[in-house]
Amino acid sequence: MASVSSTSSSGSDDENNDKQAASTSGSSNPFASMIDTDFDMSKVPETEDIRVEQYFSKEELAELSKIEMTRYRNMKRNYDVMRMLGLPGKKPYFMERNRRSLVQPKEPPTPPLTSSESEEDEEWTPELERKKNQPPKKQLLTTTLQPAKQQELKKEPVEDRGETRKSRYPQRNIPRKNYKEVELPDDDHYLFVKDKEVPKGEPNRAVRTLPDYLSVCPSKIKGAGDGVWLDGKTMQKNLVFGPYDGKISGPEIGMTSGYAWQISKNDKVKYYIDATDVTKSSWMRYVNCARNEEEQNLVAFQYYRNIYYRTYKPVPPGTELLVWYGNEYAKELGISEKPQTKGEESNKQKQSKAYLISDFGMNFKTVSGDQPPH
Ligand SMILES: C[S@@+](CC[C@H](N)C(=O)[O-])C[C@H]1O[C@@H](n2cnc3c(N)ncnc32)[C@H](O)[C@@H]1O
Repeated sequence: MASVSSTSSSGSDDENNDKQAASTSGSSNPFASMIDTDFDMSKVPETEDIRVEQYFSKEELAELSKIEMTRYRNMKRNYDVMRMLGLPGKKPYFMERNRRSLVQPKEPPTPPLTSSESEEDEEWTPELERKKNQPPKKQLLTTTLQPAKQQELKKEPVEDRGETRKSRYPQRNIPRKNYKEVELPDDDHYLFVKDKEVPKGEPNRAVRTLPDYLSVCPSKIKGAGDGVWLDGKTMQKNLVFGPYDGKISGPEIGMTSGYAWQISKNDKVKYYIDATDVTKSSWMRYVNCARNEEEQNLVAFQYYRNIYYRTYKPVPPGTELLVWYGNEYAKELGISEKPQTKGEESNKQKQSKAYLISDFGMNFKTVSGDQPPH
């Protein structure tokens, strides 16, 4: 079991050894044997019991072959499973409300919020804060992780998916209007790594949610406290971790805790997910801020109302996981943005891919964190 250690880590500062990463990442998936088999499939109806007729007009139904119907049922079934697992999943295009001839429009999917407390399910508003009648909490730190700022780094145009992306925020690219469905290639897989399941409120929950091949040890960054390190073998790119677990908070806590990500919608901050409390948060709270783009190996992104981290390049063993908190927060940590070089530019382009919401298609697989990668 991974734990907070007071001894120094065996990790090397030379963690960006791409050669090593390339030689060990290979084409075979080191997580293949870790696909979660615990999920109770009995809860999922069989394909033939899935109803999709409601998404089609009479004319369309008359045109559909049996094979096509089965395909649509399968798509809906996959999507339902994703929802049941609490994973972000792209709604199949035929279920989209703006689709022509749609018989029964549906709301876009909303994955569950990370907090288990029902009152926290409400969006934060000043009124709600007043209702809670809580005295302002003592400010512990003067900084905030602000993903909105992080996204200022990623202003490059994203892949053309049939729409103009004017927004810096991934959540505003959610396919509601003018969305043009693009089928993802089959090999464009993202693996969602499950946290260890630990009930909220348990002592030291954050560390106990670590997958076995990650550990919390002192950071390589002087004065940064603890950080998250990769043991075992190289971690491939496109592993998705999350959601960032914590307490939904207003600005008093969100702007000061040092463990809060901002959740925005339509350019407005809705609330913050604050991971200060180790009994309610997950290991992701320990991930430190990269000091430059080169040592960054995770990108953070908002998907609906949650924050996820994704490996955007292979991560060699003995590497500290580092994400970018955002320009503003980085500045407060004494990290100045490095001037762009040609190499960094291509690096940035890779990062910007993390903000393509439609990356998350039906190709999501779930892997458990129970075993180290092999
Ligand atoms: C989300 S926490 C990360 C985990 C933290 N290191 C710990 O031990 O709990 C953010 C805090 O870690 C520290 N930190 C993270 N990245 C840093 C960096 N690059 N340089 C200095 N301090 C950093 C700062 O104190 C910051 O407020």
